[in-house]
Amino acid sequence: MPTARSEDAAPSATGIDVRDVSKIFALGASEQTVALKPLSLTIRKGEFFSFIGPSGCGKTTLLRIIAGLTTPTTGGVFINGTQVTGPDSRIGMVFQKSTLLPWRTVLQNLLLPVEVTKSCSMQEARSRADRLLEMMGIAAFKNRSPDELSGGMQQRAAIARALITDPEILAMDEPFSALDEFTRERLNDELMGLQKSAQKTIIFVTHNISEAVFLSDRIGVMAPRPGRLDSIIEAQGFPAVRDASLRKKQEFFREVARARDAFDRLHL
Ligand SMILES: Nc1ncnc2c1ncn2[C@@H]1O[C@H](COP(=O)(O)OP(=O)(O)OP(=O)(O)O)[C@@H](O)[C@H]1O
Repeated sequence: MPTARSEDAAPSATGIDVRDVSKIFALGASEQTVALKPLSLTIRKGEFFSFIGPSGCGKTTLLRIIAGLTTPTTGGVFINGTQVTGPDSRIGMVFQKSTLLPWRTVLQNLLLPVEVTKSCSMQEARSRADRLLEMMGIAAFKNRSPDELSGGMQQRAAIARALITDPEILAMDEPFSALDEFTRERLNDELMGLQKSAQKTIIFVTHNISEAVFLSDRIGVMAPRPGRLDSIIEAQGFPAVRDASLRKKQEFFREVARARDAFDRLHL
């Protein structure tokens, strides 16, 4: 079940505290949509936490609130005990579409967040960009325009761009949903490796149960009308190091079935 926290408990000194967060969108003078009923949970530092649920259950709204891009109607989000009050440099965002600017090269796209935030010198940003492009396997394309890259390569570039300011958290909104299954699985494998080596906290939104199970330490199961967090599933019996071979193992199928059961119980 979602972690309940009393309102007066101090926010966690490490990790992300989502506390009594709700969102109501006003639609004109008299209508409104309850996008999220009040919810509280704590995402641990270094954790891979996914939200899954059908369309309209508030996944994107919640991710945007955590990243400071949307203001909650009630409650607040605390990172390492400090409240998020707007777009936050501690979080790098990756969206469903790569949102790379077509008139800039791949390298220039990577450098853009540093140009805006001035978080480090351009010299340091360039050497960091080179390392990230190498790590994501697209170094040979750094001077190309984004539209010369395949969809998978564009998402690799978007991930590299999100990492350029070295945020401690990556917030990813269905980053691989437009890709074919093979490319998606390869990028899942790479993301898993990246999370372990760079020790990032990752918050991941997806519609895909297998993808969530493969990647996540915990999965928040969300339900629609009104949007809410119904339950949290913790991965059980997985090896410490997950790699592609996990997808063929009995424990993987068992965990996918357990996640499906959580949805069946919602009677959507
Ligand atoms: N800016 C907005 N103004 C009004 N209503 C909104 C806005 N953003 C989201 N909503 C509504 O809030 C609800 C939750 O939307 P949200 O995009 O968070 O769901 P989701 O689970 O991410 O859906 P999907 O999987 O289709 O992306 C929906 O009913 C949506 O129509």
